[in-house]
Amino acid sequence: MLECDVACIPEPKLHPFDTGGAPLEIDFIKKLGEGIHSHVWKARIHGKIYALKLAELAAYRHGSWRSRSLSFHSERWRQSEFSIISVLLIHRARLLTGSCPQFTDEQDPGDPSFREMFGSEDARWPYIHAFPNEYRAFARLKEFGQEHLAVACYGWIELDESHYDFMDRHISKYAWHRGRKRYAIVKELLDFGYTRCCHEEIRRVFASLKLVKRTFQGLKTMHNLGIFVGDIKEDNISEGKYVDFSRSWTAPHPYTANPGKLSGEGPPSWDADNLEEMVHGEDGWNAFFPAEKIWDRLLPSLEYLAKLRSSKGLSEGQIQGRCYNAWSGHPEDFTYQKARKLFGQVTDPGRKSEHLKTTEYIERWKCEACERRREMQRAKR
Ligand SMILES: Nc1ncnc2c1ncn2[C@@H]1O[C@H](COP(=O)(O)OP(=O)(O)OP(=O)(O)O)[C@@H](O)[C@H]1O
Repeated sequence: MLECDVACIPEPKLHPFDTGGAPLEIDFIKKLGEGIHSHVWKARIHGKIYALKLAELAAYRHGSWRSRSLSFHSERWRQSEFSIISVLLIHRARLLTGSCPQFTDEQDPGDPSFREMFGSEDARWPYIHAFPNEYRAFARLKEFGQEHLAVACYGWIELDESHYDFMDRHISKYAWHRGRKRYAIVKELLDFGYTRCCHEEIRRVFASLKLVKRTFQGLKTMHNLGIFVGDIKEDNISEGKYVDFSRSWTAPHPYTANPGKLSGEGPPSWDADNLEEMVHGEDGWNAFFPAEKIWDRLLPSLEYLAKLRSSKGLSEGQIQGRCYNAWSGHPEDFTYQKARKLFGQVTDPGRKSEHLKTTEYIERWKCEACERRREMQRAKR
């Protein structure tokens, strides 16, 4: 059975929700919404109201990989995306058959580096699942005092048997398998009627240049911090803050660090591309508010670059290169040293670790916690 244990999630580490030492008490009030990876509930925890994001076990569910990332302009980007799609298709197939998604060596995509990097299914979980993805992104923001870029996060909680009954009753379509650990992220409740894909929302959110700048700068900062957001769209950004990190990858991460198919100009460009589509796309800002093309000045848009005198005569490939270069931060280039220079001291003064190659990183953690538990299970049998 897949080990889904918070102890197996590699650094950066998110703090658990502080209950002040008391047993965890959750009062689920109402469902706020659901996405591909999770259900979000308004909940009272120890007297205070929060948004509780309950992630499902599957990394990606059937039909889920319909993001704007699919509309990359350049062939090169499109190709680098295929290796993710093949991973996701495997998940999809497994979910359709009703089983919890698990990779085996035979079912891995034909990318040997993927198999090399991860020896076991357990080793993959912390990098492909919505819960660890959010956990690591929020932890990195906290590490460098950049929490203000995202919705407030109050840590993670582990759900217990009493919550399982509730979840089984209300969230039956999810894989809430008993016997597995289940976690949730506690977030600030956005109480302004957060809605999906609503043009009024776009207008409201992007109505001021300040917010536009914040959204744009926020993404650049996150890239410098080694966070690739992965799912940028208007309904995942609220008041210039990033709300959803289910699909994020935080360095060191095999997908960003592996010099294989996904490296190079991949992930950060996808974020840029998605952000750009929020503006230039069919449903984007500029389509609705053509008189206010403020985003053109902020984003490394192809259209805008092509209009610049210096860009005349450049091929699309060259323009793409310029577009990409406009993004100073690259998640795969993250090192603690670099990030410290940009953002100051890490909040945990005890931290010593510098940039580690992903393989070293995985080697370091995959063993201990999981091995110990497996040994205990073997001993029990
Ligand atoms: N902090 C919050 N406060 C209020 N409502 C929220 C909050 N976070 C999420 N929601 C609601 O829950 C829905 C699902 O949340 P979220 O987008 O984080 O889930 P997801 O499974 O990662 O989604 P996606 O399909 O975009 O990957 C949102 O569309 C929104 O309606």
